[in-house]
Amino acid sequence: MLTNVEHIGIAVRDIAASNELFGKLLNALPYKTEKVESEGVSTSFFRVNQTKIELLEATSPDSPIAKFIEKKGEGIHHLAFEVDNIVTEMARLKDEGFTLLNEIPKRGADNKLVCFLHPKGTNGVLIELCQEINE
Ligand SMILES: CC[C@H](C(=O)O)C(=O)SCCNC(=O)CCNC(=O)[C@H](O)C(C)(C)COP(=O)(O)OP(=O)(O)OC[C@H]1O[C@@H](n2cnc3c(N)ncnc32)[C@H](O)[C@@H]1OP(=O)(O)O
Ligand SMILES: [Co+2]
Repeated sequence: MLTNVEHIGIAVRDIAASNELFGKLLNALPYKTEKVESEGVSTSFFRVNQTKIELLEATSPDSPIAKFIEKKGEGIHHLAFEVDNIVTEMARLKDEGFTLLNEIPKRGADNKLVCFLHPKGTNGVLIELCQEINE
């Protein structure tokens, strides 16, 4: 079950400058900055009531963010939904014909297990599923 929009991912060239910009826009400081080497990203998270904004900067030229910005420029990169059980949801979505970009949940940022769906099968929107990791 998808329970809510967990975060909106925004690809940026310079996360320090974008932290300042979104800090002014949201009148807030990021509550977390985190590098996810496995994804080739540096992230910062802002909370906007129940929703979050995730800024993403590439840490390497082959990062998905670098490729995205090269092709499309800065902007909304993905929409992340919170799920109660990521394994169940992945199986349901696979049955429904969506293309999973990872067959096994992987460690994401902000203490989550994540899975991505190919945008080709979701009207051009990269979708991320997130389940909170209860340590
Ligand atoms: C996990 C840490 C953090 C978190 O919240 O926990 C994150 O969110 S990390 C976010 C970065 N990681 C990812 O995005 C992983 C999933 N993404 C991928 O596997 C790739 O980026 C993929 C498969 C979406 C595209 O990779 P590919 O090598 O195929 O790049 P292309 O440029 O050839 O793209 C193919 C095709 O897809 C379109 N595309 C690419 N990215 C996006 C996007 N973000 N939204 C919408 N569409 C996208 C691209 O334009 C190409 O379309 P075409 O019509 O062929 O030009
Ligand atoms: Co994300």
